[in-house]
Amino acid sequence: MTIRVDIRKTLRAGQRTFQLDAQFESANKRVVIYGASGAGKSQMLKAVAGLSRPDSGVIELDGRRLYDSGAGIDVPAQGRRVGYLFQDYALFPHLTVRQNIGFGLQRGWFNPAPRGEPEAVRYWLEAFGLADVAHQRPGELSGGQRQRVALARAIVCEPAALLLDEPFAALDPALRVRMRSELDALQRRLDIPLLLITHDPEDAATFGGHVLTMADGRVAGEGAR
Ligand SMILES: Nc1ncnc2c1ncn2[C@@H]1O[C@H](COP(=O)(O)OP(=O)(O)OP(=O)(O)O)[C@@H](O)[C@H]1O
Repeated sequence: MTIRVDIRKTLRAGQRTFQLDAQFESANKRVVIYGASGAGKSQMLKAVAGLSRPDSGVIELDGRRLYDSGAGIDVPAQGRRVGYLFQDYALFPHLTVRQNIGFGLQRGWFNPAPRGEPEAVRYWLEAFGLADVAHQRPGELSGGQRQRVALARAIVCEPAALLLDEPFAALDPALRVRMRSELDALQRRLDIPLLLITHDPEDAATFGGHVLTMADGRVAGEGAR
């Protein structure tokens, strides 16, 4: 993956303003952006995903210009070909596991006939050990299963990159260790580029690759501190 981010955005809430002014580039398959809570990591990641529009700047992924304020380019989120894993997974509570995964494939795929299940959904249900719970809803799953469903939903459309917002924060410590190593193995197996934001130094240690630090809205340096 080659990624180049050079964006600015002012966020206002009441009297308070937050200035995002993030610049970095990397050619690594694994990019970890490490920083304290409130550093601006989620805002930066959302801008890359197309879920939040910067005030100005440029975002490039594998040579594709996803956003360029000067040139008037702003590729919609669906067209960016990135898989996004939200901090709280953002699963649809009323949809089953297989419907949640299928949602990543095709918006509006709610009630397919059993035989109409896309091959990719079947594949990821098996690959993530979710086949037995495919008919259950997120509220009926364990934390690790929920995380796998969210990952499967992000991966099912074969994205050019996986964007992960604190992927292990919602898990208890033992599960966090296990899921971290599962994701590590998955990334190696699929060879999918990954941009992960975290405030946990263990994530930076596990995923290595190119580690950058973010503070006060800026990418302040190389390496986790
Ligand atoms: N919609 C918004 N309007 C105004 N300010 C916002 C908005 N969303 C976030 N902020 C502010 O922007 C700053 C950066 O938030 P962001 O969520 O990017 O931090 P973060 O580094 O991801 O933190 P965490 O690790 O806690 O998720 C924070 O000070 C936050 O209060």
